Amino acid sequence: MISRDRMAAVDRNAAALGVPRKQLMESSGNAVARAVRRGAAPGAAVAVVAGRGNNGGDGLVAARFLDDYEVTVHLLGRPATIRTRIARENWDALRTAAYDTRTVTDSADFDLGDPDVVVDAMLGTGVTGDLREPEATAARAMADATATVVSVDVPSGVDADTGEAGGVAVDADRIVTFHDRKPGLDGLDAEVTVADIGIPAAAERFVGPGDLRFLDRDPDSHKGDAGEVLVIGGGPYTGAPALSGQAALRAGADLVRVACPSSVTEAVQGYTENLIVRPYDGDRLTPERVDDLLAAADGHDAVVLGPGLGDHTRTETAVRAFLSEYDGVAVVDADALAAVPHTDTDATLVCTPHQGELRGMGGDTAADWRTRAELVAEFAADLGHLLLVKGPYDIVSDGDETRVNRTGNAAMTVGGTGDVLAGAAGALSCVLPPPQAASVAAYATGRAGDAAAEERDRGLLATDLLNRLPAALRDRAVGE
Ligand SMILES: NC(=O)C1=CN([C@@H]2O[C@H](COP(=O)(O)OP(=O)(O)OC[C@H]3O[C@@H](n4cnc5c(N)ncnc54)[C@H](O)[C@@H]3O)[C@@H](O)[C@H]2O)[C@@H](O)CC1
Ligand SMILES: [K+]
Repeated sequence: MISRDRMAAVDRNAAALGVPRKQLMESSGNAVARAVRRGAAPGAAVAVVAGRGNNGGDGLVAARFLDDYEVTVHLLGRPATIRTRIARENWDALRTAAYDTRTVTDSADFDLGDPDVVVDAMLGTGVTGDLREPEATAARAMADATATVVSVDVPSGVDADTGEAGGVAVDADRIVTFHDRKPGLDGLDAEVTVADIGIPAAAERFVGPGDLRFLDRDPDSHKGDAGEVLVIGGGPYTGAPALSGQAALRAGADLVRVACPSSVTEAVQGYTENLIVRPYDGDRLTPERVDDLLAAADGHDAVVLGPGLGDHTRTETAVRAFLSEYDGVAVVDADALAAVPHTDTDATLVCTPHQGELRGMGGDTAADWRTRAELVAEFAADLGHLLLVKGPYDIVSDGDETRVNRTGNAAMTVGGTGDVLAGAAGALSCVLPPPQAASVAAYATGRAGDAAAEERDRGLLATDLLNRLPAALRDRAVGE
């Protein structure tokens, strides 16, 4: 089962893997033509009713695969208003090759004729609201006809996610949907075929640019909408909380506060004036601080717990006390990870161990990434928390769904890149569900590291990633 948003992300990832939409459209149209063939012998009359989006494009391709039928193509609207380049190219191909094509610019002129089969390629996953004209008139004509109605992807007018239809919608006899079932098709009284259109499994498994589309920020948002992050870190290490905090800002958080021992205040403050520092007395985190930290955490959308805390036993006790009371979202990194397997918590955790830390938590690892992915999934299920296990291929799993990230490079083994990743994951956890936040954080941090390595090679520093994060979180869209 795949939602509309996830399908769009997978489609974009497929393009990045070298399988562009136009190729998928060719397979989609071919699959629709095969469904027509199953119900009617060559020579039968087929009416393809095409909208101006990519659903229409699929229908236009289908017409080409039905040369031995008597095919009429109705385009709903003027050709100049076809919305995508690939749909327009397929329309032009039909025109140039002298297919029987008609354009419907006024619903009053729509004449479906008396076909044996109707291909409903008006609207697919792009539908919003009730069918407008001339789609509504065409849908009524399909309902009145005796023809078998084959809907492309989803019956036009039906919401692919919910199955809801406002006003008129097409009542399909058969549906040819692509790649995977759409949740909204379940309650419909139609025969559903899922057609494999050649999307590589890698487009779902590997995090790609399509995953960035979930980040599109509402232009009306105001301060606070993109999240406030509290970094709890510092002690023996001073740079770590500053790196995480800056990464959270660069990954889009509106406000980042760093709670740290007063011994490291100056060091943290020294990195940037954009971080708000909330110091507590002492030189490391101890259990007496936990009540104040819980109160502070309350006002934040996510906490990043761990960077630079060190591994003192009193600190571990404090981390356990914090987690057993906290019930929000926390990215847990570095020395704080050791507490996780022994702590009952209502918090939603994103644990970001490297492979050594994973072993320390009781998990297992393997050199081959496929085996590692299985082991990580099993351990995440046991643990009951989301894991982002860092490595040449990062593995993200909640035990149920497992994603793999391939960005990043060997120069990123330098100290501090993990702090950057944790901070980015914290910021993204404010706006995305944890599995997506972790996947996108790993992808963008690796991508920032790849951009930095182009200039810095093996001399790359964790700080080189920071100002490259914003671009790494943006889809370059064309040309990938
Ligand atoms: N991976 C994918 O996502 C693939 C998608 N393909 C096809 O592309 C379709 C989605 O294409 P699009 O995103 O272009 O969207 P559609 O073709 O479903 O809709 C196109 C346009 O119709 C207009 N519209 C929306 N609601 C309307 C309404 N109520 N009445 C009248 N017009 C309305 C909108 O301007 C919308 O952009 C899928 O359903 C599928 O058929 C396939 O070609 C191949 C792969
Ligand atoms: K359709």
